[in-house]
Amino acid sequence: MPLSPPAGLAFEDSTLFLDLDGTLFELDDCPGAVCADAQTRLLLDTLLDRLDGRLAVVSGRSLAQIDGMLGAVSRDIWISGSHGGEHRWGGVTISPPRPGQLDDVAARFCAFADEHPGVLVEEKSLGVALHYRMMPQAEADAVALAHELAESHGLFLQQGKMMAELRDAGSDKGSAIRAMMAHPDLAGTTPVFAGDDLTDEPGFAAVRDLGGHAILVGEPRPTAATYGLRSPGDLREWLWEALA
Ligand SMILES: O=P(O)(O)OC[C@H]1O[C@H](O[C@H]2O[C@H](CO)[C@@H](O)[C@H](O)[C@H]2O)[C@H](O)[C@@H](O)[C@@H]1O
Repeated sequence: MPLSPPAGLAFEDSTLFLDLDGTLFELDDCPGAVCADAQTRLLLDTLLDRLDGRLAVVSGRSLAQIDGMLGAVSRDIWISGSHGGEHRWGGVTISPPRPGQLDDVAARFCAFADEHPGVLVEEKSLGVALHYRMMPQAEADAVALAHELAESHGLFLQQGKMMAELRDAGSDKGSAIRAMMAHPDLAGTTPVFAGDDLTDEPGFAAVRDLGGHAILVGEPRPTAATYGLRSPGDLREWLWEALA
């Protein structure tokens, strides 16, 4: 059953958490090509103002990637990157050391990509991802390699949309949202989280536990979200309408 869009956004007492890829931004064949256009930057600026600063991004991207994708407005947004592994808010950045095993993983992923034209390797601060969106027939071998390396290197296998990523275990978008909501500036507000992927489900569960609202962006599927919007374009339009 498709979920209904939320009626509106209560700007005076909400904290808005946004996932990026597949939620604020349409998916692209090339992860490095995704970047906010002028209209989306204006949207984020306007949301920040109306929410009195209570705007957060919760993403699998690294902090550095998020800054590059969003531009200057990124500095004023509460950010949790790397699937809850690194954070920047209240002027404080927390980014743990990069697991040393990732160098070997990156080399193995690059060798795989060399043998499978169209497969891409994405190096992040706390993870390495193997993308097969442009070569879906490589999925089984790519995922098998990721499983093998996760096992041999003691890393967590994070699967996403047409990609497999290795990173440290111990965090997810639920833990990220809970940590931000415990901050005195956000505690007591109503969390609203929009996401699209299975990796967003712990975030949906967290906001519902905290009395908030979860919005699934994309095709209907089993989910903890209670509201739905069909696409990133629909999410941006819904946000503009809420602001009007
Ligand atoms: O948590 P998110 O902000 O949704 O980030 C999740 C992953 O998104 C990116 O990969 C996805 O988007 C790419 C660009 O549209 C697409 O090519 C890829 O197939 C998707 O899986 C990003 O590259 C990853 O690092 C993020 O973990």
